[in-house]
Parts: sequence; C-alpha cells; structure tokens
Amino acid sequence: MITITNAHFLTSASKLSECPAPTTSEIVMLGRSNVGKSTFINTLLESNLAKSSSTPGKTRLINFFTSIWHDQEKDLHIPISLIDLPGIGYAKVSKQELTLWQRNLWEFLQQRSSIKLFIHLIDARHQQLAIDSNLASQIQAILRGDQILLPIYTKADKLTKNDLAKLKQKAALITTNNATIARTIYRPKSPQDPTLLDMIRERIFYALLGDISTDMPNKG
Ligand SMILES: Nc1nc2c(ncn2[C@@H]2O[C@H](COP(=O)(O)OP(=O)(O)OP(=O)(O)O)[C@@H](O)[C@H]2O)c(=O)[nH]1
Ligand SMILES: [Mg+2]
Repeated sequence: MITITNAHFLTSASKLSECPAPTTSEIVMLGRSNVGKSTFINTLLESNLAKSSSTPGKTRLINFFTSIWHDQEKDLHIPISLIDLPGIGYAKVSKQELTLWQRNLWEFLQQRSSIKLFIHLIDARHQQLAIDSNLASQIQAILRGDQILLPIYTKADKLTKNDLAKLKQKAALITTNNATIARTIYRPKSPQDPTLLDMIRERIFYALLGDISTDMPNKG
C-alpha cells in the first residue's frame, strides 16, 4: 500500500528558465484542456491543491506540487513532484500567445530531464482524437531511456455500461501488450475507492521507478 504525505504546492513557472532546480523525480500531467489533469493530481494526492474548473483553460502555468510517497511493504520513501500543465492545444488565446506557449512547453518537456514519467490523460469518451495521437507521438519522439509514457483514461464514469465494459477489455488487452491503461478513479460524491486508488498509485510509483514489468491488474 502506498501512502502519501507532505503534499504541498511548490511554485508556478511559465517556462523552463523559471522552473525551480529539480530536487526529486517528477511526473508531468499532459492532455487536452478539461480532460482532468488538475483533478487527477488532487485525486492522487487526496488534496485540493491543484485548481480545477469545469471551464477549459483553468491551468495557465506550469505548477509544481511536491509530496513524499511511502511503500510500506517495501519500506521505500521517495519524494516525488507532480507537475500540472495547461491543456495541450488550448485555443482561446491569441495565436501569438499559443505559439509562444507551445515553444515554451516543448522546451520544458524536452529539457527537464528530472521528469521520469509522462502521464497522458485521455478522455474515455473520445479515445481516438488526432490531438491525442499527435501528442503521444511527439512525446515518444523525445522520450529518453529513463522516461516512460503512461496513458490513463479519465471520465470513464461518463461512459455507458457497454462502453465501460469495452474500455475494461481494451485496458486488459493493451496491458498484455505491455502498454498500460488505468481506469478513472474519479468519485466526486462518494469516498475514494481505496483499492483502486492504491492500485493506480502503485502503478504510477513503480513506473516512475522504471519498473514497467508489473502489469496492472484489471480489478475494480
Ligand atoms: N465526471 C468526471 N468529471 C471529471 C473527471 N476528471 C475531471 N472532471 C471534471 O472535469 C472538469 C475539468 O477538470 P480539470 O481537472 O480542471 O481539467 P484540466 O485538464 O486540468 O483542465 P485545464 O486546466 O483547463 O487544462 C472539472 O469540472 C472536473 O470536476 C472524471 O474522471 N469524471
Ligand atoms: Mg488544469
């Protein structure tokens, strides 16, 4: 079981040169605007540290959150920073602003070598968008040997029963093929499902440590 302590907001930056010197391994959240990046950070950290909103475009800067992850069984204590980003391709800014932001974003993603895990959040209702496949290929193209790209579907609670069953099947199939998919753990009105939250934290924790051999069990 993974427990997380000392979660707090560290700082914000608009480009690489403004970022704090890295002191921990880092996980960055990527995905379209409104896909649930900030919410996912809050879910993982069981906090309200990252500002989320139903209006796309809420996150406008690179935001750093630090925390300490403990694997009680293995007696590991690892400081980890989670990085929240603005949505990829968010269009409601001027063309000039968008171009500058994209340049800053890719400089950051390419050169911030303390990022060990790129989490690509994909809306489970829209699994085949060009913007997501382009993003995945762009990340694959810059990935170093010690970095991993982990896709995670969000908003699966909005799927019909039938589509959810299909997604579960697809998740199991892709896991077998050595890619990884986690189902959403978003539970706005009921307490978090501890089993599922723990499973996803474990998968992320061990992916960060470079262990991609543990397939994620298809439970929950
Ligand atoms: N139903 C459901 N809603 C979700 C889920 N994840 C996030 N949301 C909602 O989706 C909206 C957007 O969530 P955010 O976390 O702000 O999304 P974001 O990707 O950070 O958005 P930007 O900062 O604009 O890029 C909020 O209203 C969340 O409550 C989910 O898994 N299921
Ligand atoms: Mg956000």
